[in-house]
Amino acid sequence: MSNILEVDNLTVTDMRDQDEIVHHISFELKKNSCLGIVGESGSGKSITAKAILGLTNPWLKSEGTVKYFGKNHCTDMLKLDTNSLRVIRGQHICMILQDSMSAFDPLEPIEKQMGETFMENLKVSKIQARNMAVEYLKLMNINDADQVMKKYPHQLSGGMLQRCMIATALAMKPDIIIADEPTTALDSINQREVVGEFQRLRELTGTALIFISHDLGVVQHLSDQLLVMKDGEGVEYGDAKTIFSNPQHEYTRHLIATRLKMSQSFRKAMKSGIGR
Ligand SMILES: Nc1ncnc2c1ncn2[C@@H]1O[C@H](COP(=O)(O)OP(=O)(O)OP(=O)(O)O)[C@@H](O)[C@H]1O
Repeated sequence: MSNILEVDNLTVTDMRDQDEIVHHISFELKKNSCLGIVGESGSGKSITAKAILGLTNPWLKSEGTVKYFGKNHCTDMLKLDTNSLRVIRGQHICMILQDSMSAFDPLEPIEKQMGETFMENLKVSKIQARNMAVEYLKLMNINDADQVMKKYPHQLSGGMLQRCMIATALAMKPDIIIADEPTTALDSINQREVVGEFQRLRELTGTALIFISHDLGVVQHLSDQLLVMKDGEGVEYGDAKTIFSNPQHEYTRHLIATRLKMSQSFRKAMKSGIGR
């Protein structure tokens, strides 16, 4: 399978004090595959994801290359201007953030926000956009989608908002979804459902996934490839199954020993098939 993204030697520096936050990270994302990125808090996972999409603060400088292989063209994301980046972010590479509240405008109901995203990026009519919103919310197991869509963000729980955000991204059928801690606000049963949706989406559309998480159980379940980060460095990278069964780096061994235990409830839910 060919690559949809190639990150080579990505370095992110805080220009205010010349502090290098991400050091020479390289990885590839194959079409229709999932790359998991794991590492403790502050290891640079989010900054790496944001750098790929040009979403870092202006004082952060990204260097290296981030090649995105779209239909019939290859683009270095780090060389694009703001408008071109916005088009790619709207239509081809979607990011799902850990803080779902910040992804929505507090002053507009969910229906309007999802609808406008679809109308703007997919050029569909208002009615089509509304139908899409209902369809994808239902796909995320929100059965009272009509009611949920009428609500303002503050009227919904973090978990429900997270599902609205994921539904919006799924509906765009992008080439790549970068999901940064997308299941953090969910309990283990809902995590199972959301993880199932990601899998289904990949099967249906071939969307590739970069899945960033503290939760090694979720990552182990989803990932084909794995990147382990520590202090802004990639300490281990390769086939996920191989790394989980035979970690080479001491830090990976430590993560697997300590973090996998913490995801036992998720693994139990996956095994029992609750919520299916
Ligand atoms: N906007 C910013 N400006 C400067 N430094 C930042 C900025 N955001 C994060 N950092 C620093 O970059 C490093 C990596 O942060 P990052 O958020 O990427 O870690 P992470 O692995 O995603 O952590 P978490 O799992 O808690 O989200 C940290 O030392 C952090 O303090």
